Amino acid sequence: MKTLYHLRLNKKIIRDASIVLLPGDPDRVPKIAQFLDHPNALESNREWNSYIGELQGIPILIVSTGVGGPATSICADELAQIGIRTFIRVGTTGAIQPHIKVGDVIITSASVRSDGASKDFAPIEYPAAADFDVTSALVQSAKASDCNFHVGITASTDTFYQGQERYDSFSGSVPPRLKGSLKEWQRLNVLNYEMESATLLTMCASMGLKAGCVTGVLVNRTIQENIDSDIVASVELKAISVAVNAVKNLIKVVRF
Ligand SMILES: O=P(O)(O)O[C@H]1O[C@H](CO)[C@@H](O)[C@H]1O
Ligand SMILES: O=c1cc[nH]c(=O)[nH]1
Repeated sequence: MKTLYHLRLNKKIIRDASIVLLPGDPDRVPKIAQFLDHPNALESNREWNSYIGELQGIPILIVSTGVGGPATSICADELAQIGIRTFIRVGTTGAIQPHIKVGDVIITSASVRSDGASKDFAPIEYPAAADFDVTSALVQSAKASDCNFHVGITASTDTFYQGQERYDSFSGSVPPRLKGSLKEWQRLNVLNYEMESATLLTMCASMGLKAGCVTGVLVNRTIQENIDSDIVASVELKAISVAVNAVKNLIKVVRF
């Protein structure tokens, strides 16, 4: 049986699971696992940390993607090789619209492809669109929660500072082509910035796999650039709760 080079998983270890929850942060994996029945740690290699558990008797895998498109593409490709067909990113984000508050949850309907990795899967004209069933399940879950949530377009970048037009970096500047980009995405009704969805959604849509993305808002960029570390855990929990309940909704409509 093939064991994956990076993730060190195989079909047997993941108990033929076909759905995965994908946080960026490896430390978020055990936090998500607490919400599953019979959680067990699997492997940890580089940024890819994995756990397995169950919901309603169905095996559910959790694997961290690490930050950004390249690591995400390795993670999602290897998971597809061993039978994963539904991918839900559970992340954190910075909002760029004034009406979105810290602690709100954003469900991505599609992403702006400001990454590099997605270009290795499909030409730039191809949309980084989320799967309808996954997105519907996330929306249903968010509606049933006490979270304030938004559904819309996400800008997905390769860099946290320059690509998201932050000036609190080492150089304190962004290249001329990125100056004013935050304002432009605002004008185009983009809701938020993060760093994995463009790669994940493009690769999954283009290969006939189902993917969606839910993120918790850590900062509103119309107010400040920096993130207050003390709110991260509670914001993460909101995105986790929406994602886990979405899996329960999905189990009713998709055969796993
Ligand atoms: O919290 P995660 O899921 O890692 O998501 C966001 O946080 C990281 C940047 O701090 C990037 O990975 C970005 O997409
Ligand atoms: O502003 C933010 C917050 C979290 N993740 C990002 O990529 N950007």
